[in-house]
Amino acid sequence: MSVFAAERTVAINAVLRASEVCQKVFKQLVSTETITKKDKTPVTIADFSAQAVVNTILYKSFPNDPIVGEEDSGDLRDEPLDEEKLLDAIDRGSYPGGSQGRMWTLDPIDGTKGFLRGEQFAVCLALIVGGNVQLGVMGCPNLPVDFNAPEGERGCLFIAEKGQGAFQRNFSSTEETKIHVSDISSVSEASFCESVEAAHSSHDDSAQIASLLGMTKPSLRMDSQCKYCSVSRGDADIYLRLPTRADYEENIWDHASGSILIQETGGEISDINGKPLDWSLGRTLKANKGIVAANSKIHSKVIEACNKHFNK
Ligand SMILES: Nc1ncnc2c1ncn2[C@@H]1O[C@H](COP(=O)(O)OS(=O)(=O)O)[C@@H](OP(=O)(O)O)[C@H]1O
Ligand SMILES: [Mg+2]
Ligand SMILES: [Mg+2]
Ligand SMILES: [Mg+2]
Repeated sequence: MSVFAAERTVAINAVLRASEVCQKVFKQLVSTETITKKDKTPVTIADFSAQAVVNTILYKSFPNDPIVGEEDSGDLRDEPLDEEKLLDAIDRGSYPGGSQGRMWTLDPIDGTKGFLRGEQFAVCLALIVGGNVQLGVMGCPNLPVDFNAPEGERGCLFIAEKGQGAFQRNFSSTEETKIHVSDISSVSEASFCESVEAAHSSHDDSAQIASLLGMTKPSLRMDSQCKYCSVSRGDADIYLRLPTRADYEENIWDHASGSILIQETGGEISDINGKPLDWSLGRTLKANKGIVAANSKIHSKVIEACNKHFNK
């Protein structure tokens, strides 16, 4: 039985509303409204708006729940936009995270670069309780609803609750379809799903790991946590994120909803050393390096190959 039925409904509504806002902004003003953040990554008015929408909706239903959100209004305060309410809603996402109690984590637009190119991005929201991800909802406005019909309908929602399985719903309908990861057991037949940007996940290393595993299929490359969605419905077999810098710590909002989606579709997820992801340490996964997600039959083989490759 669903333990988080109310949270599920509210999260779906929030993600759908934020996804609509992103689509509207894209059509109207995306090209003129890009700001470069201190860490040199881009952020748009859509990222801020989507965070404000989700935070506002969550606050209405769960006023005591803190939020670990990617954006803060610091980058906006210099802009002509001075709506205190909007800025306050954005800053409701400044919670430092940790192991105690419940919290939401939000990436209002994951894959901002994909969003700017009109390609893949996702609105990602997850509920973490006592350091465990319990619920994940992801909106993917540009993802084809059917991998085999890339020119067909786009826009899908992915929902996963601990112990309840995971579902895809198209933006055009409320019907939910149960999804699962691919069930291949021969890793040489598998394909990777990885970042477009080699700066976020090393393509050289992944090519060498593929060759260690005898894999020959081309990688499916796309921006954002849509990668998790693709693997969770079997479009590709292995989500791979390989560290490019020793000092980079993955953010919890970049992986929380994706991780529960993988687990609830029959997959396993860990870092590249096979270590479980630790959500209890604050805003980042500071105890982990990189990410590997795949069905349980091939996950350990990928970890073995990562070990061999990185410790050679
Ligand atoms: N060096 C480095 N290594 C790993 N990850 C990084 C790095 N720098 C940034 N980021 C985060 O990557 C998020 C986007 O990841 P993607 O998988 O979509 O990357 S890519 O767009 O396909 O290149 C991106 O999320 P968004 O800012 O929400 O788009 C960042 O949080
Ligand atoms: Mg960002
Ligand atoms: Mg992100
Ligand atoms: Mg983001």
